[in-house]
Amino acid sequence: MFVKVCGLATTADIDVAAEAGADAVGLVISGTSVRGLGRDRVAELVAHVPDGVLSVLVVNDTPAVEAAGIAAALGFGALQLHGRAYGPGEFGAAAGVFPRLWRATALADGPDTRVGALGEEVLLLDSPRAGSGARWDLSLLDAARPEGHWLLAGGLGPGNVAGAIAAARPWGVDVSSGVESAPGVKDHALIRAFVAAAKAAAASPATGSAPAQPSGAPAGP
Ligand SMILES: O=C(O)c1ccccc1N[C@@H]1O[C@H](COP(=O)(O)O)[C@@H](O)[C@H]1O
Repeated sequence: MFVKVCGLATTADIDVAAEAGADAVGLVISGTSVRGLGRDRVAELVAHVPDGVLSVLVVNDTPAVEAAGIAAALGFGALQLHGRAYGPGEFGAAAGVFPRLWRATALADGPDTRVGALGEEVLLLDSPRAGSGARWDLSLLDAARPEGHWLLAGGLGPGNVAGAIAAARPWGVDVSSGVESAPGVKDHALIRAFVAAAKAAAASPATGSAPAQPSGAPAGP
């Protein structure tokens, strides 16, 4: 089970997530999020991400090509284009600058649920309100379950991630609000508990096994 912890704000957050066994960490640039960081702070933090942990730049209101330029310049491992602002044109243009794209969308918006439909390496299915901690109806997956490298997000936490993995059968999971003590403030005990719960659930016979990771990159697709 691939585990991403998103919205990290300090080097200690990164250290804890990495030591807990997270496969990826997310740093957010956003004018609408409490977790949004400035470019200089993002540059400091991404330089702190250890080898073997995938660094993901997360954006929801930055123009795609601009975000791709930031991801390339700062040495990110992937760029998560999150939400309705990014369509086929934005993905195509961004890929010319930085090809390691993740597409984050909500099933309620009726997206194409084939992984790679817009050229992305990873598809992320979230609630319609990114980073809100809101859950969504996982039974929607019955009619449109992706295959391959897709992550489940939206209202996950240490106490519900095992059940969500059993219900949704994703390749990976992503969390932000559920490992915080206050909006934008990560709780290190909750990060450790979340990663442990997700990894344990993936090892359980009830949840089955996820597809193997593709080769060529540390700790992620
Ligand atoms: O976390 C944010 O503030 C955020 C801002 C802009 C785009 C995406 C954001 N987060 C993503 O939301 C989910 C996690 O949500 P939750 O808080 O666990 O419900 C995850 O995909 C983050 O990358």
